[in-house]
Amino acid sequence: MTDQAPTTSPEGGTVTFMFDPDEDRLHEECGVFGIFGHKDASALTALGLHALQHRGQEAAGIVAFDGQRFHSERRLGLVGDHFSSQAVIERLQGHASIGHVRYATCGDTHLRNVQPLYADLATGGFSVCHNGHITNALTLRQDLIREGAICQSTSDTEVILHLVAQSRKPRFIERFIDALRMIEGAYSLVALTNKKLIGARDPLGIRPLVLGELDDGTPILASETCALDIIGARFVREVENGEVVVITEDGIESLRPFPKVEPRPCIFEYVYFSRPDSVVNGRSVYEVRKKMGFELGREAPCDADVVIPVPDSGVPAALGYAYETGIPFELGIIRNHYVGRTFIEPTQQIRALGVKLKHNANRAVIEGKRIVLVDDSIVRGTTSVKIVQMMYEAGAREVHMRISSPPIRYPDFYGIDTPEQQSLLAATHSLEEMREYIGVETLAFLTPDGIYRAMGYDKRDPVRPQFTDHCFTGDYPTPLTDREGSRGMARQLSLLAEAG
Ligand SMILES: O=P(O)(O)OC[C@H]1O[C@H](OP(=O)(O)OP(=O)(O)O)[C@H](O)[C@@H]1O
Ligand SMILES: NC(=O)CC[C@H](N)C(=O)O
Ligand SMILES: [Mg+2]
Repeated sequence: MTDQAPTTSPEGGTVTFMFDPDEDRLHEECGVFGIFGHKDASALTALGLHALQHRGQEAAGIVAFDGQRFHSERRLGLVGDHFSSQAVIERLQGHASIGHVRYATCGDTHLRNVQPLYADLATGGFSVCHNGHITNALTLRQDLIREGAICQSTSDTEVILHLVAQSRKPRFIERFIDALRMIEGAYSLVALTNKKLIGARDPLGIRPLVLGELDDGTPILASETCALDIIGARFVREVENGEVVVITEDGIESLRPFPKVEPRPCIFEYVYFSRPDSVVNGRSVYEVRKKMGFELGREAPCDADVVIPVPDSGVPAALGYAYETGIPFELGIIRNHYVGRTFIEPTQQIRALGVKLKHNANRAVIEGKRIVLVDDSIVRGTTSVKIVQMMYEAGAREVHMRISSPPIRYPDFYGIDTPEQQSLLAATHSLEEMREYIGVETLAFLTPDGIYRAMGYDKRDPVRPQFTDHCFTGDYPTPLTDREGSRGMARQLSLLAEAG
């Protein structure tokens, strides 16, 4: 979201500090990483972030602690562009470090919002990285500012710093937990203090977070296991929903500050966000995606000559679909790997351009064929429209489309931030209207029960769904205080306009 122009409240001129929840921007995820007790902490963090680059491409940052000082380097852009030089890594001295790749859910893509955020507290230095979105951050921010807090960013994550600072508890970890008790929504946090590396996951475990270790026992926290693989680290376990892990020189302590509930991780991590080589909540993302395609093949077979995946994220589902239907699998679309994910480009124009730059038809396997395209999801429909047109231009006789997840009808408020509801194709179009819009002979989506079968369940439990699946169902598992609150929806976070 943007740091918008000033508004005044109807009561009489007071500037309010809220956001526009209906703003039409598409954001994605973030990736977090942390390591404690290693002489190459920052270099390993940079590598970990490189493996997590798919989770956020707007900005990256690392904070390291050398025993005396915290060293911070935060940049707009990709990890490789800023954190691959020896000079930068040498500046980030220390045995412990944390890092972040960002795609904003709250606060513009300005340097002041780039994580890790840092504050000097009464208890010492405190730096934090966050994947997710705090759904009452703006309400909390309003209260904090009224009580005298001076916000330095417009990011939802900053409220955590203020809440820790204002807690009256004597020990740091108690203050940190006090802060967690105040925030709602989704958070996988990695934080660093003078003495501790901390990992925390929200009570439902909406966003992923894993614990790993190097051969010498150095502990690591990361959003996904692919960030462990890149540095040769071993997966130890998930940080569990509602768990806080505290890593010090004395070892790892696990705290459970919340009443125990069953986890409800976000199902969309499996559909699209996580890397297929990651294991998320004990499941291989690749295997799950293949099963989604397999279930789709059962539910919606097709009379076609060839199955063609929409690369990249549609590939495993297309394999599963081809396996189940017996239709040959071919790479009919070749992807240029030097273009970022279209799903997370900031404007519709760039997204449209990105799709064209990104995919090309492989005429050799398309011409004269009846093809069935398999993709993992339709958001606005931009990708589908372009690809279908490309298939016809390359000589396809018939084009069918199958989507390995249910229609996305509801926006996300937990770190993905799909566009406003009216920009979601499935929110405004019936299946037949979507088919017509995309320009295919037939169109089918996986059913909600189908996706749960792919996850290893008989069906979705309607009373207590096993996953957070609000994008498909509108069933939001936490309060959406900022959105639904009685304080109105004012539009401003900061009066300060900054260049990039
Ligand atoms: O309907 P749309 O608004 O076009 O968005 C949906 C598309 O975006 C995603 O892919 P993306 O191109 O972002 O990334 P990928 O290369 O990892 O599949 C998703 O896999 C769909 O293909
Ligand atoms: N996508 C995310 O997880 C973003 C984290 C945080 N809400 C931010 O905007 O910086
Ligand atoms: Mg895709």
